[in-house]
Amino acid sequence: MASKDVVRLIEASSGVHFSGFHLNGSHNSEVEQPTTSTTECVQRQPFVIGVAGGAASGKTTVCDLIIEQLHDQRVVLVNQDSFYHNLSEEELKRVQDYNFDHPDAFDTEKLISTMENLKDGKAVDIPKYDFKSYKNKTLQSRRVNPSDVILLEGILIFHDSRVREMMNMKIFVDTDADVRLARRIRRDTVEKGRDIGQVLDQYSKFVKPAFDDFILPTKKYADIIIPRGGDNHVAIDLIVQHIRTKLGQHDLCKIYPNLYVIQSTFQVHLLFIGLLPFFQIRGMHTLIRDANITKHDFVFYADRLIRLVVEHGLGHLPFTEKQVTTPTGSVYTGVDFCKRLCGVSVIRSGESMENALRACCKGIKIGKILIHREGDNGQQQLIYEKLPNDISDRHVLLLDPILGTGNSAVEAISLLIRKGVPEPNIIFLNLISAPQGVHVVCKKFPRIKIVTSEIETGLNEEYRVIPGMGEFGDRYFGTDNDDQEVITYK
Ligand SMILES: Nc1ncnc2c1ncn2[C@@H]1O[C@H](COP(=O)(O)OP(=O)(O)O)[C@@H](O)[C@H]1O
Ligand SMILES: Nc1ccn([C@@H]2O[C@H](COP(=O)(O)O)[C@@H](O)[C@H]2O)c(=O)n1
Ligand SMILES: [Mg+2]
Repeated sequence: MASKDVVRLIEASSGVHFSGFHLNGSHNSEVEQPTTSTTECVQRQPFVIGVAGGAASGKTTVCDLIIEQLHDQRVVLVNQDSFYHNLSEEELKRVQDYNFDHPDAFDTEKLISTMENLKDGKAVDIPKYDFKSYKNKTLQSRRVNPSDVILLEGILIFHDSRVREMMNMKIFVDTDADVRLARRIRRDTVEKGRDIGQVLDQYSKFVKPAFDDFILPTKKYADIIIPRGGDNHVAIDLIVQHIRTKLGQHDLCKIYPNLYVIQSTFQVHLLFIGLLPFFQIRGMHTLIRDANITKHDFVFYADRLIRLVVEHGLGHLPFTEKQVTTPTGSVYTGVDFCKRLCGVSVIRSGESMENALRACCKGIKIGKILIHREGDNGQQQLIYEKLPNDISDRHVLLLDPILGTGNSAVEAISLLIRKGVPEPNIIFLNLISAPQGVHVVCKKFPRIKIVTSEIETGLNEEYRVIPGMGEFGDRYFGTDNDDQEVITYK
């Protein structure tokens, strides 16, 4: 499909939905720039995308690519497979006669109630389906939190009109039957440990007829038809752009070239060896954002993430070329790190990042700034500062794990500039950044760098970062009045 057709189709698609980043009632404007006093509510209704297509057409692959490109959004994937009915003993004995490609094979009522809950902003438990035992493992279900975007994928998700009506965008992955069969043979023999004869029998008896009778007829409901599935990068890029527009969000990294979200950087560089680092960072976020994590685990995983952010931040410092002689007598041309640097932590949560900085930069000087927040979004007042005397000659790594409204960051950066630190010499390191804070800081100080590990959905009415991770300083330093205290002396 030509790109123009895709654009036209996606523009025609997508019913009305509410986005959380509309400012002053406007949306889809070019760049929405909040002021320091602006707040926006988080969105009320997620954007639901249905991805249908024949078995092994590439639905999961397309969803993975969309998720990967929407790295700074909360996206969840719901598979129709999770709603397969469990088989009775009798059906299990004669599993070769069971039609897994018929609409009746799915518990559509449960799928609908799950989707309704998710759309209403409730967390849901989705069972994990095991293709080997043909069972839905309710005990091993995964908890899915409400999100900005819900991707619902499966062979028959366009079959029931009630499910279709929940969708803001419908995508059909259109892949040739022979390609689907070839992929299916490989997948079912390699991943599901099935015998090739069994795979071919199932295909001719159920899979192909069900495709013709139930799946292909639903193609007409699609807003977008993607030929070649995951190989169609143009279509996927356009879909992602459209989702961003519908969410009223823009890729902040494209707006502000000095904003670095480390997981996206990782993804680009490590695409060829898979998405492991991306999922590692997501995994650490999943742990530390969980309100029920133990204190030890919170500190442990927060430290790991902080270390990653610090290492990335250091990668943005200037360096000079340096040659050394190796033990083999050869010359190695490398680089020499910038030595004129210091850290500045914003008391108190910024102090949690000092150890990681010290671990990377032996003997580094670390200054402190204490800013008082008057009310949640009120004026910020500088209470205390102790900075190296020669700070104006140094590159400064400003440490604060959370960038919310941007008010504290603006106060801290303004102080550094008053002390003579050139704007380009400031690198602001944080774990999570609300888009509002990014706009505020980047607009006021376009030449500083921000290095963060995730961009948040936004701020709530109380100016708290959403989804956020709560009061970071309290959780990290154990002052959140929770009774999990276990102290071990050695
Ligand atoms: N464009 C592609 N090129 C090669 N193999 C692919 C491509 N897309 C998917 N596959 C492989 O085909 C199989 C089915 O893809 P998947 O995305 O799981 O399809 P579906 O979810 O529609 O069943 C998987 O083993 C996947 O790795
Ligand atoms: N126990 C099962 C359950 C389902 N299938 C087949 O899976 C296909 C749907 O999954 P996709 O990821 O390919 O969309 C469908 O064709 C079922 O026949 C199965 O083989 N065993
Ligand atoms: Mg799949």
